[in-house]
Amino acid sequence: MAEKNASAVDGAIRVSGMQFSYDVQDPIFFDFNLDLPAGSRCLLVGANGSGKTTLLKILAGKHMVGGKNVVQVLDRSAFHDTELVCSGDLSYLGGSWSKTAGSAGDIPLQGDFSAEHMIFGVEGIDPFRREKLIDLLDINLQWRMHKVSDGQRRRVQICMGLLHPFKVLLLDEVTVDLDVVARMDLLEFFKEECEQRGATIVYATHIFDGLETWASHLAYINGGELKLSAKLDEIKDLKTSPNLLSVVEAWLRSETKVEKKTKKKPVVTSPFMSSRQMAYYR
Ligand SMILES: Nc1ncnc2c1ncn2[C@@H]1O[C@H](COP(=O)(O)OP(=O)(O)OP(=O)(O)O)[C@@H](O)[C@H]1O
Repeated sequence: MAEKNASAVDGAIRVSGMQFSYDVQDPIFFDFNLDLPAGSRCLLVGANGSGKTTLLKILAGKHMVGGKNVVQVLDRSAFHDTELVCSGDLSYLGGSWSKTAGSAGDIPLQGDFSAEHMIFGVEGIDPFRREKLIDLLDINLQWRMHKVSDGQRRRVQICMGLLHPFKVLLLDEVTVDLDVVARMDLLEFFKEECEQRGATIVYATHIFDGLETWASHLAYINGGELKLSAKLDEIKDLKTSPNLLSVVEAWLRSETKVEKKTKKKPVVTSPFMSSRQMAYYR
């Protein structure tokens, strides 16, 4: 019997009927569904605050959602099956290496480590893959992590996140500090990983340069609602527009207009607000 072609058949990511809220009264996701096949490179787009980071963190198993079948990555529960992350099958690259220190906000990590110390400190790594990544990201192993630039620190962070041959990779705007050469080389590396190993990538970004030919799928969310999830070559708007940037720009502009039109007065629930009931006590 012919071997099953993982990249063509299997679902790598399945979200069904997900609900999630930071604040009980105001859920971000309500009955949210998403399906992505193995081998896909999906762009996750949406306005600021639409829920991209939250979704990626949920997929990465960082936020608990109820029910083991609701958020499945590689047919396992993203939150409950910790082996997914420990094995390196599921990798999340987001935020930056910093810590939040009270009123000082986010400050870069202060430890004096070399890039070599960090990268070679990870055990069980294929030396060829490690060399390839160091070369690709043009990392100087002598860099001291507390003295490098944001982009240099980011390169080491990305390298660390890619050392294990992931099956599912979640990227949250990590290429933003990279120069154009590093960004294009990295995107090419990601494409190879998907085509050669059937890996799946979800990439949330606001920078669309060069992504028309890179992505295979696109998911667009607005206020936590999935507005569109499709193969890139099946999206009608892309056939009539010069590029992805203008399509996404048009979507976001129209949603801003609709929001302005439909904006209702906020419901104030303060206990100090006067109400009809209170009138009885006056
Ligand atoms: N830790 C948190 N506690 C409470 N609310 C949060 C928290 N993190 C995010 N939110 C809210 O959830 C919503 C979605 O935020 P999220 O960071 O997922 O958006 P995003 O699409 O990634 O935005 P951006 O493009 O600006 O990165 C926002 O309204 C935000 O205020």
